[in-house]
Amino acid sequence: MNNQEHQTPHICFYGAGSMAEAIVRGLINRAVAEPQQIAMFNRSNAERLDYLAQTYNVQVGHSAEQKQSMLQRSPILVLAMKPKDAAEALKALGPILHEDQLVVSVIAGLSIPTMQALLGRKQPIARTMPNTSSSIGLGATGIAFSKEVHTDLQQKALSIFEAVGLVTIIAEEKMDILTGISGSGPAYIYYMMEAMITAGVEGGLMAEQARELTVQTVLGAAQMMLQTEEDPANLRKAITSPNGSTQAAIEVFAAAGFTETVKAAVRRCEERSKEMGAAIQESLS
Ligand SMILES: NC(=O)C1=CN([C@@H]2O[C@H](COP(=O)(O)OP(=O)(O)OC[C@H]3O[C@@H](n4cnc5c(N)ncnc54)[C@H](OP(=O)(O)O)[C@@H]3O)[C@@H](O)[C@H]2O)C=CC1
Ligand SMILES: O=C(O)[C@@H]1CCC=N1
Repeated sequence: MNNQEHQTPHICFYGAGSMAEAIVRGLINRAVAEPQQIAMFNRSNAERLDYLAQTYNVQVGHSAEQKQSMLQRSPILVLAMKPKDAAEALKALGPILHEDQLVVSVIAGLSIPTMQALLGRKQPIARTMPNTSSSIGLGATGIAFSKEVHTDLQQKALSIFEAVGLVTIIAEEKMDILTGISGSGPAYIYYMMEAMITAGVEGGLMAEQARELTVQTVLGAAQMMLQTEEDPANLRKAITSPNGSTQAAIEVFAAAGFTETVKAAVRRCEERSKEMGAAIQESLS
């Protein structure tokens, strides 16, 4: 632990990977939490903890005693490990929690009833699905609460994710489809951007130009939707001159089954999220 050893953390990240870092960076950048009020630990990657302590000045826990103390003293615990590691972590967590500590999960697929069963108690739980754009304050997060989460705790959970972008409260059963849209969605856009940049370079643009033009195009398109509140189909049609170059490109997308492919990818993401949750649930039996 660093020199903030005796400070009681306000929030503890159990798992210190990319999603935890994205939220922490957002919380600090938006001054929602002082770095010393944030505790983070992982399973075994000491180098990673050193990086986080040096970059963000947060508390980090190396030893089993430090980790247990962080978990017991923090009123809010954010579970940020991979789904495959969640069952073991939750089973170990159950006996050391106090009944009023709020557990916030960002784990894909893992349901509130499964978390409560693994903890062995009816803990207040906020199940969330953020995305990595939280690190720059432009995240999009879905959140569902267990019935033990009273209004004050709901507000605390909301304030974490409001600090790093847009938050929407949804019924828990909608969390997997939300994962298919906004949790994984940034990766689909990057995939599209990778292809556009490659096409630009293959067409003769310099790599930096192709990147700059692609980024500005995606940013501008998103801002157009936000600022005009226009239907995306209408915005697309405004660009598509009859028999023009855009129409020619859209016809190539349509012939390759663009809409069906995107819908199938979103559905497969939703299904995979459910599969990951079911795999964790199996560890209960
Ligand atoms: N990445 C994304 O875009 C999004 C991810 N999520 C969800 O966030 C969660 C984390 O994903 P991501 O950040 O990408 O994963 P990473 O692999 O980057 O990080 C996982 C972290 O969990 C730690 N960990 C694993 N087991 C334990 C344990 N028993 N005790 C303490 N720490 C542990 C790992 O530590 P160590 O390295 O030492 O093993 C590591 O720090 C996943 O459940 C995912 O579904 C949700 C939305 C978006
Ligand atoms: O790919 C995953 O499993 C996680 C969930 C949402 C984004 N990344």
